[in-house]
Amino acid sequence: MDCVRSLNSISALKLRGLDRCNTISKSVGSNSTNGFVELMGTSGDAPRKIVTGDAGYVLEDVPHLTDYVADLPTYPNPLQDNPSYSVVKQYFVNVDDTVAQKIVVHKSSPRGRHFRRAGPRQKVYFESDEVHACIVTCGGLCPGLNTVIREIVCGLYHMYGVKKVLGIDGGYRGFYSRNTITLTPKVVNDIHKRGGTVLGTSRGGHNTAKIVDSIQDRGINQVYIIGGDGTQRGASVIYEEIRRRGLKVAVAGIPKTIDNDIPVIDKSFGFDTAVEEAQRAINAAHVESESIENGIGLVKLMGRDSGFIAMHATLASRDVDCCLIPESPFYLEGPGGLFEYIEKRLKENGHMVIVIAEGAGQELLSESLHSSNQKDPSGNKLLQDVGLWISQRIKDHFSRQKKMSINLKYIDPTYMIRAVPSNASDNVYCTLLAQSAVHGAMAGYTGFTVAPVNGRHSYIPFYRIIERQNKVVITDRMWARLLSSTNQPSFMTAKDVIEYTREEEPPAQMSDDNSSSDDKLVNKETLTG
Ligand SMILES: Nc1ncnc2c1ncn2[C@@H]1O[C@H](COP(=O)(O)OP(=O)(O)OP(=O)(O)O)[C@@H](O)[C@H]1O
Ligand SMILES: O=P(O)(O)OC[C@H]1O[C@](O)(CO)[C@@H](O)[C@@H]1O
Ligand SMILES: [Mg+2]
Repeated sequence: MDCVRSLNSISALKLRGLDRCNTISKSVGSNSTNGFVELMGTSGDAPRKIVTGDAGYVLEDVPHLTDYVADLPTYPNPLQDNPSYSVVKQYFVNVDDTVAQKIVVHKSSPRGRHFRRAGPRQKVYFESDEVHACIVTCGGLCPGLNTVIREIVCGLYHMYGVKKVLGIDGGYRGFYSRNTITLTPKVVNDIHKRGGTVLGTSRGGHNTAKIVDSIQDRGINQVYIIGGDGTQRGASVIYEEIRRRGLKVAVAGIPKTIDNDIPVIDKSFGFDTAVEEAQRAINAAHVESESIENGIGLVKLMGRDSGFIAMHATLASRDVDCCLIPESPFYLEGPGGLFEYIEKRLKENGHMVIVIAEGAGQELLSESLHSSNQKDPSGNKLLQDVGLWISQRIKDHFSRQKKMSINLKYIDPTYMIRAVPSNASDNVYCTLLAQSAVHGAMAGYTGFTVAPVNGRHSYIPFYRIIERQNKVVITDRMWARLLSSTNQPSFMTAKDVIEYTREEEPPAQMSDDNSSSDDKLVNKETLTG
């Protein structure tokens, strides 16, 4: 019997219990206070709501306020009387709709992991004048932050008639150390045309108890948290504390990071804008290098642990001869090394362009420079400047060798790329994200991150987002495409590839090979369920 087909929604699960559903036993205990089983994580982390059905179907559901607050009343969704939306046939999302994580399947493939589809529900758990929302932005800048802020405010006002929205000033610490900013559609009207975040941002300063005290004291009942992997970790513990205190407060995460290092989701907002903006720097490097004998244009792009911007900017440009990313180790000297390749390329073409992600080659740097082990206030390792270092190493090599004199121009556009406003397609993407977050919170869902999975906006439980980082898979077709476009050496022996394949967990998205280990996990879990 397929649980999900036979039971309408989680409310139905509550009514009928989970007796006919398989549940996945990752648990050390369960909570059945409201008549349905919830699985606890292994180390006090958020409870997991996992439902299985026929043919290996797994729904990794998100929490709902009714999971821990009793007798919550519901209200008709005000959108049904909204002239802009009432004309849409089937505007409301069916409560049973879920989105498949894996869409490339074989005849015998299990149906695999699913997430709850995002969108407006027929019934909501907040009255318009009861809602007191707040928005906070944390971590590094990213194109589109202001668009998301604008669209949350406008979505709450125009779709749900909500009039009380606060901006938290300066990231998580702003909850307890700064004044708030009143946000109205008028205040946010033009902000999407500006880069940065009108709310300010910060790293560090996550004091869960103080943040939740502030939420409680101010009477806030919807919290919209925009930020990267660290921010979503912070959002997860805020949700857990809110739940522990039994508050009717919905916590919604909106994933932000130009590094695109958040797993499961198709891609993060601002990423397209960053790749587009990087083209300007690569073009400049190309123009500079081809205008001078043995010219080398070297561009450093962001990407602390994940080289997505560098990879996509390289593929888009076609002027790049070598792309170096954190996921693909490289070496400088000897046969098959970078210096040999540079010499070959300059002899063939007279110029070349190198793109390097800021996290690439850090192990080489720490061999030759003193590794500092410094961290930023959030605990992220502070990187040494690989662009400056590699520029110097290339210059030293060719001047020592005396065979060839080179002209190297180093361009570091990193902060310029992040500080621009989002482009048109990111603006549309940010709008959908913001609206999906608002629909989810109004419908009483909580403890979720909203994002597209295979093009469909979904509510994804925090634990799935924060368990690992999304990285470029260098045994995937996309990286092979890059290697064939640049003609650079792979810097890897067959033995390295075997070892890499053994160690790495390929991500499910932005990869060209969907045979992700996530699916193996689902199969394993389904078997244990
Ligand atoms: N494990 C954690 N628990 C609670 N809060 C956290 C945790 N990790 C990070 N945070 C908080 O989240 C905020 C942002 O984290 P961080 O600086 O790592 O940026 P991020 O959200 O990962 O964005 P990006 O790395 O893309 O700039 C900080 O205020 C930090 O204190
Ligand atoms: O703003 P900061 O603290 O200099 O951080 C820079 C980091 O932020 C990121 O842009 C991620 O947001 C990374 O690519 C980069 O390493
Ligand atoms: Mg981060």
